[in-house]
Amino acid sequence: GSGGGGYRSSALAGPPVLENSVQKIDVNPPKGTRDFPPEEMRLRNWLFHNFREVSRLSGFEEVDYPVLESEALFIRKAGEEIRDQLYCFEDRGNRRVALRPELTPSLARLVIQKGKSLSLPLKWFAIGQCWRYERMTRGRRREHYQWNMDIIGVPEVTAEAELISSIVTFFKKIGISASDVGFKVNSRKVLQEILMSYSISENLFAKVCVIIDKIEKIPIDEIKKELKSVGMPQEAVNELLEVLSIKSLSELEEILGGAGEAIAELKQLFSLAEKFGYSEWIQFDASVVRGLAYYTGIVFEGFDRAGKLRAICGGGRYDRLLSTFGGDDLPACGFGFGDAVIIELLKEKGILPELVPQIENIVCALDHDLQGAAATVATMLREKGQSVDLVLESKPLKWVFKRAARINAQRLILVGNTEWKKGMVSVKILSSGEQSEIKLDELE
Ligand SMILES: Nc1ccc(Br)nc1
Repeated sequence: GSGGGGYRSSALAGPPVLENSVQKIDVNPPKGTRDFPPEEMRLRNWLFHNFREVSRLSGFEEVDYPVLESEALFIRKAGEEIRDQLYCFEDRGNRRVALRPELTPSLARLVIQKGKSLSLPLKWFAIGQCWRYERMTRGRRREHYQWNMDIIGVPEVTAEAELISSIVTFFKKIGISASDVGFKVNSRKVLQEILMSYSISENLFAKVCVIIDKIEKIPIDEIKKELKSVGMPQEAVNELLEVLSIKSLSELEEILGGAGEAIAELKQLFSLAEKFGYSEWIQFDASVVRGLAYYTGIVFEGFDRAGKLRAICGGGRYDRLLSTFGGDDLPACGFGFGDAVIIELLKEKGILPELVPQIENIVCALDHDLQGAAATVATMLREKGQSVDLVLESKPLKWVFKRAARINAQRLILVGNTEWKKGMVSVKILSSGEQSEIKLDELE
């Protein structure tokens, strides 16, 4: 065989080494990605179960899309970070493809594909893994799972109010209250009205929003520089930054006048919040614009009131996304909720759920020649819908008890010769230690 890699250097002949054996591979997952061994998978399943339960309560239907999409779906020219970090490549058919960084463009693609056959409004939800390729200098993850809920075909802010209600329901379900988190709510129409008053062209709108979204991440001078570099006149920059510091709807109304859509929508949303019963969860914040280019109206983000974490979730209205893919526009709004910050929040609050493996029975043959009998018992219980961990090789009882404890089994069922001859098995309830012999056909 070839020299090098994997061959033993010692002169003594060891056991035959497989031809072409490889160097020990790196058993860690690729940079920025995670494995989900059982304990982590229980937590992930718990989280996703709550995502699905809330979506069900709100009457949303689950959808999914390929994790791999045409790169074209995500090519936007508004300077977004999500674009700069696109996990894109050329496949073996020389197609430009990308691992999706978000789910909304896929939703738009499917809605256009389905076209007139869809009866509106659509209420769809998805939980999907999303990717970014970030230089590992920042050591951040390259994948996360995102829960999305979207409403297509409803132009009124009742749709946004419904989405926020779903997220509030989710937070309450996992033990998070309005004293832990809140939602900052704004409308991009405020910005749009300002740009229009300076007769600044529409296509600057998305770029300006993406720049404003960085307002708490980079120095204000950098923000001003970037705004000027995309073509905003100085006085527009000044008024815009003024507006971002407005603290209340009434103050905003004074500046903008009561005629614009922005004020009307925000007022309606806050009044609906009252009726939904989540007023204490939301606040107006003129500085929130979110960083995705396609939002056109109401935007919102969930934040932790302790101010220790990044945004928990975010969303808004995107009435023009479909036409950017050549489809007919439909009113649309939705949100994304990642699987990372929420877990950090639960850890901070000390309310991570304690999730243990659940199994009802562990079944063990006391002699090797009763292995078949044990298999029969296991099958019978499984056919009754009971979970069974069947011991698959001869093991000392001590080992069986230890395993029973580790997998948190409720019952230990021992198949022994004397009992089996009488058509019985020995059953031990592990919580109480109570032991009894039970006829097989009475076991349930
Ligand atoms: N868009 C995106 C994708 C993956 C991660 Br991790 N964060 C953001």
